[in-house]
Amino acid sequence: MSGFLETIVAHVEGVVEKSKAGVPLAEMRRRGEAVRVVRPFREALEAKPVAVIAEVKRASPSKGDIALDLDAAKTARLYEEGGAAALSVLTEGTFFKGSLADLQAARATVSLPVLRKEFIVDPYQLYETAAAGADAVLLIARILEPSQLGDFMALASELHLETLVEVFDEADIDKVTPFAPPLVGINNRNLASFDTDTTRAGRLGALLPSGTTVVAASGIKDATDIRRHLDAGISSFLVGESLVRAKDTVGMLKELVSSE
Ligand SMILES: O=P(O)(O)OC[C@@H](O)[C@@H](O)c1c[nH]c2ccccc12
Repeated sequence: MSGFLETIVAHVEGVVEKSKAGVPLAEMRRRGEAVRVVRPFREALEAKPVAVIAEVKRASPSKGDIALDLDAAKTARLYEEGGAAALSVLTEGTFFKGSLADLQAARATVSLPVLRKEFIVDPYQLYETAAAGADAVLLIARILEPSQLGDFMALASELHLETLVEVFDEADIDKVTPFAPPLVGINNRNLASFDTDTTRAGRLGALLPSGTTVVAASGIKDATDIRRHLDAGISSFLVGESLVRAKDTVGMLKELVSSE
């Protein structure tokens, strides 16, 4: 781990300790284990020829403020109207200015499955994710030890949370392969340096076992980007900034999902 990842992981660990002081683990566990109705996430991606996971993103460490006054519920409605297959909501508060309240507001407004986009480093956060009503959660391979990855995937599954396991390079792919994750995101952006290369997911996707649902993430802005990934056999996409910045969000999404 290096650069920004080290900074944010240290920060998030502190946030988790404070959260545990507010709602103790046993109580969060009780809330997370409560029976809840989930929306199938991977299935929603597989159901579309071009599946876009549209992201609610107010800010990022690489781009700074993107849309601080964004209304999560209103944005979610536009994403659904534009034909998104699912939503992603950034919940990290300091660097991305998101929240679990954003996630809950977005999910309550639409019928799409919702991914919690967070830096998960502690099992507590998985109970919290379930308690907040998310359908899926991101696990970033780079910030987890192999044993943690396995444990977190197992716990998520107990909590009826699907996992999107995110990789960036061959070393990450080697790390996750023993756990056979059904849903893998390939980040076109290096989270340590923020360099973005939209040919990366296409190249690395070929290294994953067939049958894996592969999601290309980051830097996707138009039909040309979508087509490049489709040619490489990837048909699911995670798109944030370009949708949040679009003047006509619905029109842009419609264009992305109808790319061939
Ligand atoms: O805004 P973009 O370039 O479309 O990217 C969206 C998404 O891929 C990005 O937010 C992301 C991918 N993996 C992450 C891990 C943590 C935080 C954020 C991310």
